[in-house]
Amino acid sequence: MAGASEQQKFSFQEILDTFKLCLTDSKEVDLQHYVDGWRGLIKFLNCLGSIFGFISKDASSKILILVGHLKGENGSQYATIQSMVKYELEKDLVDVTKRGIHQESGCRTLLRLHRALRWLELFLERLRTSSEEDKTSVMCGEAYNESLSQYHPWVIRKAAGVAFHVLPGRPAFFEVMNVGPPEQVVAMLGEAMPLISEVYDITEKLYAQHNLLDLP
Ligand SMILES: CCCCCCCC/C=C\CCCCCCCC(=O)N[C@@H](COP(=O)(O)O)[C@H](O)/C=C/CCCCCCCCCCCCC
Repeated sequence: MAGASEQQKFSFQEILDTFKLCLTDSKEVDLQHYVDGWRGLIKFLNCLGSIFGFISKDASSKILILVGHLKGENGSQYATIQSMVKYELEKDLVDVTKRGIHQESGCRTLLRLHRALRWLELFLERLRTSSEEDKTSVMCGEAYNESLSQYHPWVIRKAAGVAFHVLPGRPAFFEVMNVGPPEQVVAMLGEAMPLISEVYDITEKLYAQHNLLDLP
């Protein structure tokens, strides 16, 4: 039987495989695979140390909300992000202008992860094109400042900044990704980027069409 540390061992390949499964033939985003992709990313984050615990906790709580919808009595309506949006809007299950009784709507919850996916896209692209001496903390911070930070209050931005500073250097970071030598990591990032970008772009377009990009 595998030991606890072995069970927890992360592999970037798993994330890649999950994001490959995310898009259906009709280019809808499968919610279960989307959630699984985030679960894998959170697993990675947990390997980086307890200082990232507050981030991991927030992302996990959002995953739990989405899993609750997927497993709920109307779970079939949550098969894809498209069907979720249609269902929740038709049934008036989304707080559109101010926080009310639907704080755990799928649309609002997924929007928080969707914004974080933009950070991931920017960070992984920097990682892919980085050189050995580049700092992961700088790449992560720049990606955060260009994306997610605008939605966070000062205290979260500060805490995130402190956490970024203890990120391992590029070689150790690549080790945790558990892919192989740096050239293989770069190649796998090159494979993952278009998939993550496509999932992001499709979701962004859908949310824009329905005016959901600023849900409170
Ligand atoms: C193997 C590939 C390498 C990259 C792996 C990265 C792994 C990242 C895993 C998870 C990313 C974090 C997802 C964070 C979701 C944040 C959602 C959010 O914005 N929540 C805020 C708003 O929520 P509501 O109050 O409106 O419900 C909430 O206030 C945030 C709290 C926590 C702070 C979030 C800081 C985000 C920093 C993102 C960078 C993570 C650093 C990872 C380092 C590799």
